[in-house]
Amino acid sequence: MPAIEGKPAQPVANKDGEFVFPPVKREHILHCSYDYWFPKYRTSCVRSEIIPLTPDFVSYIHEDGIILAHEGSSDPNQEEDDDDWEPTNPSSDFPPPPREPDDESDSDDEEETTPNRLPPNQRFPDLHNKIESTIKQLGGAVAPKLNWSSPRDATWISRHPNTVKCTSANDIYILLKSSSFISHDLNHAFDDTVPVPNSPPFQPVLVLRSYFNIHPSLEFRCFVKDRNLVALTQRDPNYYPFLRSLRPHIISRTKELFTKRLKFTFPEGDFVFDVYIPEASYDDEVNRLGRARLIDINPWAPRTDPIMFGWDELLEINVKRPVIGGPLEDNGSEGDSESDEEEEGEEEDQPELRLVEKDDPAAYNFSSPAFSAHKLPKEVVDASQAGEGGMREFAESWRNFTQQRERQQQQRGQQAEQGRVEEVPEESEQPGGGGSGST
Ligand SMILES: Nc1ncnc2c1ncn2[C@@H]1O[C@H](COP(=O)(O)OP(=O)(O)OP(=O)(O)O)[C@@H](O)[C@H]1O
Repeated sequence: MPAIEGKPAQPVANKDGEFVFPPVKREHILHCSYDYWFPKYRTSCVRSEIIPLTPDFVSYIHEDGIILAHEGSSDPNQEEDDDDWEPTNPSSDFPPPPREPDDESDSDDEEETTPNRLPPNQRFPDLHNKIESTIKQLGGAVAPKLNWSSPRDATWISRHPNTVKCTSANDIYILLKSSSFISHDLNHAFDDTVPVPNSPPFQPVLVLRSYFNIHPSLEFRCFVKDRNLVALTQRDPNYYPFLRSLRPHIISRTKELFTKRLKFTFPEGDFVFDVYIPEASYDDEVNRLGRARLIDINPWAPRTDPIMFGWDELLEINVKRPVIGGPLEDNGSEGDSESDEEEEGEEEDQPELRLVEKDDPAAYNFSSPAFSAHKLPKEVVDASQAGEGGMREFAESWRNFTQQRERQQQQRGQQAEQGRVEEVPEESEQPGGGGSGST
């Protein structure tokens, strides 16, 4: 096998003996972009479509204020006569974009004909129509993201509260424009990275994934070092009692996905991937969980939240059987592969799976990015920042929020224990079937 290309630089110990991450290669970040890996692994993913974004769309996302498309019409000619435009709900609640100081015009007509004041369906009609038609094609509801991040910090503003669910292009625009994670993807994805000669250019894309009701308890983050699966952690840091009995199933389903699809085909030896493992869709005592679905691939870098691990712990894990070699071609098959044969008869290290235990201080850990201010409902954050009296309101809002959260958690636990299964919208096993994933 060829030497590993594009392998992230290994951490080195500083003078205090602490591990320090050297800069990550730009190429490593590009390999974790959805449009890079999705076409390779589509049959293990949620049904998705990838739409390349144009510069005018990116400018729109960057601008202050939110101007939405006229709902119910995508014909730009029809819009030209509509000089009495009012944004439809929910945009009517948003303030208009600030006027330029030297803008003497106060005519709505003039404002509407200025290119950057046009609603999206007039400003980038092809792209707008493509987004609308893709939502329909994916079943009417999607979870959007850009190359690396979803706008999960902006769900408080959504018409579908506290979810990334979008049923229209306008829903998507609101989330994308309100999210700091999305701005980071567009402006800072390559911060502190080392350029590599002939590295491909960055093409911003909009990823639309068919939306389904995900149980956060069954989402896991998985760490790969030297092509070995070394660690797994719950993504949602709440206590779910039923997960304990599912431990062996969680590990075996994740290893199955890793060994059959990712281990030898991802171009990097070190990376992080996220999975969703639904309950088995049939009454099966042996396999209490269904096949693991690949949700995301993240850089092996400090910017990826290690959740219940620390990066120092992950960096210090010694891999007993490091695999030195570059990627092999992935033939898209879910069946036996060379890598399965290699595993047979050989004792392997089991990855460590961390689950939140009852009364675990890791649950509701406020230092974790998952619970930083952007994840809280806006009124809670606002109340916490208000002056006198603010703390009382904050305490009340916070109590309501935590009670509501506990109720949701109990409901999810009951659903999972009763084996209520929501089917995961999948890509077709046939090459070319399902979503096109065109780039
Ligand atoms: N198809 C889907 N339907 C419903 N919810 C989804 C879907 N895909 C993802 N989600 C939810 O959105 C969350 C964020 O998705 P994703 O992991 O792709 O975003 P991210 O920004 O890359 O997250 P992170 O920064 O933690 O890596 C997931 O944890 C999951 O709860």
